[in-house]
Formats: sequence, C-alpha cells, structure tokens
Amino acid sequence: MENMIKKIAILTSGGDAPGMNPAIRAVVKDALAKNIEPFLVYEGYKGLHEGKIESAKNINVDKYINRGGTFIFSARYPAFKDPAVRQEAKEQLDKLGIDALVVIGGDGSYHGAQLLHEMGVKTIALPGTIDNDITSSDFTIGYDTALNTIIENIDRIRDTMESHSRAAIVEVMGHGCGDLALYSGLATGAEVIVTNECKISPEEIGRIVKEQTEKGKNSIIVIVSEHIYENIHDVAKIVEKISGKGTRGMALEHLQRGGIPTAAERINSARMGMKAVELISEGKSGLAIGIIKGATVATPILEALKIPRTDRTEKTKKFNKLNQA
Ligand SMILES: Nc1ncnc2c1ncn2[C@@H]1O[C@H](COP(=O)(O)OP(=O)(O)O)[C@@H](O)[C@H]1O
Ligand SMILES: O=P(O)(O)OC[C@H]1O[C@](O)(COP(=O)(O)O)[C@@H](O)[C@@H]1O
Repeated sequence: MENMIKKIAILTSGGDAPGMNPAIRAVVKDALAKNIEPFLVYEGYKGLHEGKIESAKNINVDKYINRGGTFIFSARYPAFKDPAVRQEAKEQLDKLGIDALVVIGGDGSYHGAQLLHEMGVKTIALPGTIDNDITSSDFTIGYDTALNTIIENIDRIRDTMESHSRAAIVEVMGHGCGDLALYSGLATGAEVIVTNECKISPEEIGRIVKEQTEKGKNSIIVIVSEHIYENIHDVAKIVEKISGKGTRGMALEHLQRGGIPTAAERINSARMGMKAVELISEGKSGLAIGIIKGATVATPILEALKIPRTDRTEKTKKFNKLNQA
C-alpha cells in the first residue's frame, strides 16, 4: 500500500528527561526506514510556533543515544494555550508539508498534543517526564534513570550521615506523584518516606528519628516528595530539636533530572518511539503511547489524561514499616 504519510516532525516539551534522546533517535531512524522524512522541532511548542524546524535526513542522531537531556531542547511555553498561537504553529507545519507530529512530554504537553490533534495535525504523544505521573504507561521516559540517580545519591548521603551519626531529610522531585520518593525509599532503606499520599509532620518525623536512634540506628534517611514542606532546612531544624540527632536538610533538585539514560530507559524509549512511527504510518492520531505489563500500547490522549493514579497510601505505609523495623 502506498504510504500516505510523507513527513513527520518530533518535539520534546516540558521538563527534559533522560531517554528523550534515544526516543528521538528511534523516531528519526524508523521514519527513514519507512521512507518518511523526519523533521526536528527545536525548543518544544515555542520552537514549533517560531518555525524552528529542520529536516533530520542528514543529521547523525546516533551519537545522542547515550546522552541525557534532549538534544532538540525543551521549553515551557504557556502561550501555547492560546488558540491563535496554536493556529500559527500548525501553519509552520503546513508550510513544510509535514503531516504528523510526535510530542514527547508530560501531561501539560499531552494537553497541547490533544489540541493539535483536534486541529487536524496527526499527533502521537510519548510519556516524557522523570515524575512517572502519566498513568497510561507503567513508567515514563526518564523515570528509571532519575530513580537510579536518586538512589546513587542517597547511598552517598548515607555514607556521610553514617560517619557522623546524623539524619538527612532529602527532598526529591515528582510534581505531586510520590513514585520517585516511594521507590527510592524502598531501594535505599530510607527510614521515613513522605509523599502527598502519606504526609508526616516535621514533629512526627522528629519523634520517629528519636525512636529509630534509640533502636540503635546510627544514620537515618528521610525521603520527602517536593512541595510538601515550604523549607526543607526548617524541617531539619525541627527534627534535630525533637530527636536530639544532628540533622541536615537537602534537595536533590535538577541533578536528578540529568545523566546517562539507563539500559531500561534506552530500550523502552526506542520501543515507544518505534510504536509512534508505526501508528503514524497507519494514519492514526490523538494517541498516547505507553508500556503496560511489558506490552507497548496506545490510548487516546484524552482518556490517558483521565486515568486515575493508583493510590499508594498503603504501599507507602508498608515500606515505612519495613524500613523502620
Ligand atoms: N492546557 C494546555 N493547552 C495547550 N498547551 C499546553 C497546555 N498545558 C501545557 N501546555 C504546553 O505544554 C508545555 C509543557 O507543559 P508542562 O506542564 O510545563 O510540562 P509537562 O508536559 O512535562 O507536564 C507548556 O509549557 C505549554 O506549552
Ligand atoms: O525545571 P523546572 O521548570 O524548575 O521544573 C521543575 C519540575 O519539573 C520536573 O522536574 C519535571 O516535570 P515535568 O516533566 O512534568 O515538566 C518536576 O519534577 C519538577 O517539579
């Protein structure tokens, strides 16, 4: 059958995530293999609006397979909520005769992708965010690498806390989703895990730290999701006062977002990128790609945005109990 789609573009949007590069590479190479000309849009929806688009036909995308971040850059561009801006962005694609667009980003980017789909651009979305808060996939592009980075850093923090018999309050990202805190907590044996679903007051953390110390724990790690406390250093002061244990507060911040994508990340990103090209070549649009129970699946973006997050309250309590035993 004659391939109807001749040109596709790809962009990355919102917070960058390790694994975006291998996903872009997979889209570009799979498109070329299917005789579709791939285009790169630089700087997310901002670059789309401004027409920062070039053919990837002669670009060596292979060299980015092991790089963190996104070599086509990303942006937060609130102006894309404006229908007139989106119309101009669509015209940039029309000008170049581009039929389809792959968007790699988080839920905000998914809203933009859905709106472009409704305007007639054949759009496929890939879950790109370290937060793991896209529920149409068991994991998002970036999550595995960020989790490994957090674990590696908490192991380091444990070394120094252990040497000085201290407690550390470590804040990790997640944008409301507790997965990075929860699973890094399980993997590092953090004595306390605090997420949106399982909030613990600084005073209560202080009491737990005291109790754990009395039980013979030399170092204590408390992992907390971002945006729960106003100031992590103030939390550390309260914990120190109540527990009597030297306590330090630290936020891992953007260091958890960079770094070389893990093996799982590269493989899953490539699988999702290839699925996007497959669906586009079939003329599909308005779909979000994910990996669920090992299978690469597609869900309408609108539905994907509505799937509720699995409640992890009981799981968090269970991990806290295990780590405090
Ligand atoms: N409701 C919306 N309508 C259109 N575009 C949106 C919408 N929400 C977000 N976007 C676009 O997607 C971009 C990325 O969204 P953001 O929430 O910052 O990150 P993420 O996609 O990682 O969740 C925004 O800067 C904006 O350009
Ligand atoms: O880099 P910024 O703009 O300060 O944003 C920080 C936010 O971005 C993230 O790292 C990733 O979020 P998104 O992938 O949803 O954009 C969040 O965990 C964090 O809250």
